[in-house]
Amino acid sequence: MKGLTLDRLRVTRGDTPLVALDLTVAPGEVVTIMGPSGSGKSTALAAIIGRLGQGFRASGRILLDGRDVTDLPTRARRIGILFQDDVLFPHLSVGGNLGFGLPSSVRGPARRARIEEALAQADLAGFADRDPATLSGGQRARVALMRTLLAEPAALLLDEPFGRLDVDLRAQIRSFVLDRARREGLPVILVSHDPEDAAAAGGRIVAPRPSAGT
Ligand SMILES: Nc1ncnc2c1ncn2[C@@H]1O[C@H](COP(=O)(O)OP(=O)(O)OP(=O)(O)O)[C@@H](O)[C@H]1O
Repeated sequence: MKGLTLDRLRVTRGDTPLVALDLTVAPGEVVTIMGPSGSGKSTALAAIIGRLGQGFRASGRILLDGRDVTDLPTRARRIGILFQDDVLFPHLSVGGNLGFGLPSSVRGPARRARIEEALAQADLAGFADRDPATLSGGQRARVALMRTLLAEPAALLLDEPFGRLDVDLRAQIRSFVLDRARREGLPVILVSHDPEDAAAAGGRIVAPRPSAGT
């Protein structure tokens, strides 16, 4: 089946249940996981990418386009994730940062071409040699997204990626990210505690576990 399936995904810490999710996110669909602080939203995403910290226990299966990725290491899962504090590497140019997302099999002129293409798509043509410190918050957010997409993920997770932006920019970046993901036909899970994000995503809204409320 196409899309991202969480098949009885459960995460506990000690005796505390944190995550209970059963859902399939179709290609191009956005599902929002909403809940108060500490309700397990980030834990759910950590489980999906295979980066749970010590003391957490997970069960269930994670399927991506029918592939069971549950036991694969993070990179091999091909799940892209964008965080609120997604910082660009300060010692690399904007182009260098984007190159970091590209598979190492893309070499030479093809590499440069892919980076230029990504910059153009993010309305940042000509920015390849810029120092990330000279970019605006919105420009940095777009570079971070393109870096994630250049890795050609089969699904995209968004962990409150718009949190730090001011209201106008927030709406603008949110639609840029969501439009882009829809156009690429990626299943998307958006984590947020902001009903406005959920409304803008326009899809299903779920809690990290049934009792965690929305
Ligand atoms: N490393 C850790 N050690 C101990 N407890 C942790 C750790 N990480 C998370 N927790 C606990 O697990 C629970 C879920 O945390 P999580 O970060 O998933 O919540 P969240 O819904 O993403 O919160 P927020 O909206 O504040 O980011 C919380 O009770 C938190 O205190």
